Amino acid sequence: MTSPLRLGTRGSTLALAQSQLTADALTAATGRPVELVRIVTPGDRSSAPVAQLGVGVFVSALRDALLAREIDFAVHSYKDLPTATHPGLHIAAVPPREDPRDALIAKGGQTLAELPPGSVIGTGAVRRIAQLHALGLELQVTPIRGNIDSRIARVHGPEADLDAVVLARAGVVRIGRAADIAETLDPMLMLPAPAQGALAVECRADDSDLVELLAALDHAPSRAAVLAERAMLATLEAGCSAPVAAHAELAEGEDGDEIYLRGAVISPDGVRAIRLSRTGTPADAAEIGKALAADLLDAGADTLIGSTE
Ligand SMILES: NCc1[nH]cc(CCC(=O)O)c1CC(=O)O
Repeated sequence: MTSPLRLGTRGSTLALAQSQLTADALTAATGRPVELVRIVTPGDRSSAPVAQLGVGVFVSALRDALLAREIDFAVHSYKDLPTATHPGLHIAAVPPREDPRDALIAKGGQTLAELPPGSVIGTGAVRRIAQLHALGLELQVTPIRGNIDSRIARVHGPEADLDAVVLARAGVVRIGRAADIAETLDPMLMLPAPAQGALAVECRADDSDLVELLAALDHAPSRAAVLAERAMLATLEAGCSAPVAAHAELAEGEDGDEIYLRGAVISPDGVRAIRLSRTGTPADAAEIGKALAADLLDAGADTLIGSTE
């Protein structure tokens, strides 16, 4: 009998769902048992709003537990990871990505086009706020925080006080609330956050047996898409402070696979946006992302002022 691998997880519904999904996939692929180890983070103990603490506190607590050898691996929402690599740790797998698009949850199942002018929509991310303003639908956008269930409860439930909320479709699906989605937003209207919908499976870099084992979960097209989107983000972080959005698609071209990367930098009021795209081969994913960021900066992305939430 091999002892179970210890998968460290936060206690939120989304974190538990993502961790259990990954544990089951690993056991199915390799036969190794996995046990979930609950990590209580300073963010879980604090009553301060998450937007103030930043998702970084959750990531740090899991990474500290990894480096302290209290757990063997962890599963993160990839979009919550800082773009810099962490010394001593390794992303051993990027499992098949969920749909990266954003989703609208609205009263009476209304779509964006059906929401009357003046409707109040809640969302926390400056990227979503900016793109909602850019639609010119006279929607009122209000910042909200909290976990996915509590955001959905702002629309559906006894305490409902908003007409709609915008969330990552992947998170809503993973916690089993897909039926509440009124509309999945076309990336032409709402370009997703870099790496949205993707997971990162992380372990210690020197744990070579586990690095090899976790590779069974890796999905090369998902990894390439995320690599392109985050390479773009990393380059832009150094040169601009406005909200950034990115979406990479992989398609079979005439001469093999092709990656199509779209990127946007939007002023927080939605008035100005720079949107560009690039194509290339998945093997050059990082280079495509860097080149697209350079194109965006050349087009004036650095002149769009924003906050880096
Ligand atoms: N910022 C919080 C966060 N981190 C990951 C997800 C959803 C799942 C994902 O994108 O993988 C969410 C919630 C949201 O943005 O609606």
